[in-house]
Amino acid sequence: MPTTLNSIAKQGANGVAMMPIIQGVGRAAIEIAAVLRGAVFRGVLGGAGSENVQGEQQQKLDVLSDEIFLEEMRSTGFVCAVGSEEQEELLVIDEYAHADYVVLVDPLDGSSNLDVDGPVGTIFSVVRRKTANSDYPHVSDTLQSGRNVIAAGYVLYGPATMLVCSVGDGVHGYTFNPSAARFELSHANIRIPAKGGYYSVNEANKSSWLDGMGDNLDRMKDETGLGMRYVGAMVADMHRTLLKGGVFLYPADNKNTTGKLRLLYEAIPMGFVMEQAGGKSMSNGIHVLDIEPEALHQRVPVYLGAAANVDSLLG
Ligand SMILES: O=P(O)(O)OC[C@H]1O[C@](O)(COP(=O)(O)O)[C@@H](O)[C@@H]1O
Ligand SMILES: [Mg+2]
Ligand SMILES: [Mg+2]
Repeated sequence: MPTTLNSIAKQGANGVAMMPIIQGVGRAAIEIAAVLRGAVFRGVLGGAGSENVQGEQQQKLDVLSDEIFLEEMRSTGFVCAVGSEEQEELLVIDEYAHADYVVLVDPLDGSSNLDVDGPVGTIFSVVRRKTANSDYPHVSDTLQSGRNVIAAGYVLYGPATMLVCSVGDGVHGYTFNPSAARFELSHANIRIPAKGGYYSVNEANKSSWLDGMGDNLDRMKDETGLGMRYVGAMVADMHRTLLKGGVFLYPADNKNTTGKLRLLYEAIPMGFVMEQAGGKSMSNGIHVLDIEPEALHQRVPVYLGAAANVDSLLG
């Protein structure tokens, strides 16, 4: 009998509490994967004609994925609010405003890959609200460091749909089995290889990187001899780094002077997963998980991977 997503309940102290939310993420993933597969026929590829709070053009699929994810979080009954990359304000789930948990989400990561049928993903994390359950949830409930994350993970919509997550007791990967219409445990206890793998970065930006990162990268390449792979969707680049080893980075540059990747929707959840898999996640001279967030849509430089490679890059 294959182990299904319910086995999350057996993992560590937070498994039982996180089960309904992770199951909700699984349902959202199945729906989003179906929408992605049929997108060209339903006319939902292309721009939505709107901008998100970050001033980026929203794709129709960004908007649809956001709606699907929010509905599935609502249906769990355990989530009082969702902070989404696609929403300017924190979305409070009125009927469950007293619930314990806040979820942060990048509903569709790597959406520039959509037009070329490239891989995309969903990234999420869960924290316990800071304010009392009798209070209406507030944005301050979301501004918590990665040390307070209870569960985090990502879905990769590739040749197969995979949900990789951690409830603070290691990292486990579940692959959607279309014949059984459910996620089944396929990658138990993922650990990032200490050696080997690839470096993964948009090297075209190298001349505009800040903090001397171009020289650092050259030194790391000399020291490690790693080859390069880059998809341009953080979920896909993170997944390969996790399974094959190496390092993923998105430094600050002249255009994105504080970094491009979102602290709450991308850096913290991926940092949590990377550290749970035995790797290291750094930002500006600080562990990603130690950053105290100041704003919902804050951006930071990100360096994730096997500890020796991250140290070689930043050392
Ligand atoms: O195209 P670039 O500048 O290399 O940026 C790629 C990065 O931007 C992102 O696409 C941003 O994610 P969104 O698609 O969710 O905005 C990351 O997935 C990826 O790591
Ligand atoms: Mg993203
Ligand atoms: Mg996105």
